[in-house]
Amino acid sequence: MPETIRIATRKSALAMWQAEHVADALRRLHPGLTVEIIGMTTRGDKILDAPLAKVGGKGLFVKELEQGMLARDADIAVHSMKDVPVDFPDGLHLACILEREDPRDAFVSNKYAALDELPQGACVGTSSLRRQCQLAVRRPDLRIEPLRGNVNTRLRKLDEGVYDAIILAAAGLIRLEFSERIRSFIAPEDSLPAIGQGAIGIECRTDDERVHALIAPLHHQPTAEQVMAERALNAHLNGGCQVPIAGHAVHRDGSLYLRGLVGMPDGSKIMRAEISGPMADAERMGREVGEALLAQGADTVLAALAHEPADPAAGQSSESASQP
Ligand SMILES: NCc1[nH]cc(CCC(=O)O)c1CC(=O)O
Repeated sequence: MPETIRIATRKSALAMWQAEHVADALRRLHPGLTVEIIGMTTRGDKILDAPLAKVGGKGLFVKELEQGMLARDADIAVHSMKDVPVDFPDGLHLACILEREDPRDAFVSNKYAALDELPQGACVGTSSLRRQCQLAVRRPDLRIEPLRGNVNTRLRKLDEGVYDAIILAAAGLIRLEFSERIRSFIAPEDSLPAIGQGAIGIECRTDDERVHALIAPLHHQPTAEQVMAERALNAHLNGGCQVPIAGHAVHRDGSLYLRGLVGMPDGSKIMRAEISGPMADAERMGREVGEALLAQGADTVLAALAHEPADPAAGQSSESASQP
């Protein structure tokens, strides 16, 4: 009997693209291997438009995939690292991280070429608190309006003329062949990306040696170091998803350089910290940037937002809410 591996994925266009991407790579690596893709609907997909979509946070988009692997209906799950919670259920872990796509946020508009060209009071669509906060700091004059749905939906809403511009992850646009819609890339100084943005991770059963061997060649160590540092920062801040947290690491001159940020969604407060160090210290660096942000008062921001009642009008405003 030919060897088989089953991939669990959400059914959105981007999730499917990512699963196909992993499937193709596995088929190339292992001729003769049968790769099956199992599309699943997660709770996050079902309650997309419900006001209570806030409940459950990031786990909303991965839980069903994890149950599928634990029940042995699937062997691996392919995720956008941006949407993967800090902790994994017993029996599952993150086994490999693929080479990162462009991690920056992208400026998309049918009228303007860049953030700086937007006229006073222009309307920008985004439901990410992280993007909202940094936009408000940079351009307090802008009107920021909620924008939800998957990548295709958000582009359609822009085309309907509701917004002057929208902000999306460049990676999703590039993967779905919407690169030409990117008018400009927003520098990390102006919109520090989300933790894990642009990276794809593979989760599987911790004890599944067969699957580990099959997927190991897909691992990209530099990306893994960057994402590990970013996720350690998130974990140190107790990574809720209802707060504007950004974290972005790059390799520079042989070291790892990590920047982090926490702020109020309206831009009234913003704290930044950064660190450079050896790759092997990725996790410690994440914790230290987290600690530096806490020392500047990030804890009061996090506490203030934790007590804020869910705002039904804004819908789920976590990073994952913007629907991969
Ligand atoms: N928030 C949902 C989400 N999760 C991953 C991506 C894009 C791809 C990636 O970051 O790998 C997106 C879309 C977006 O934010 O525009």
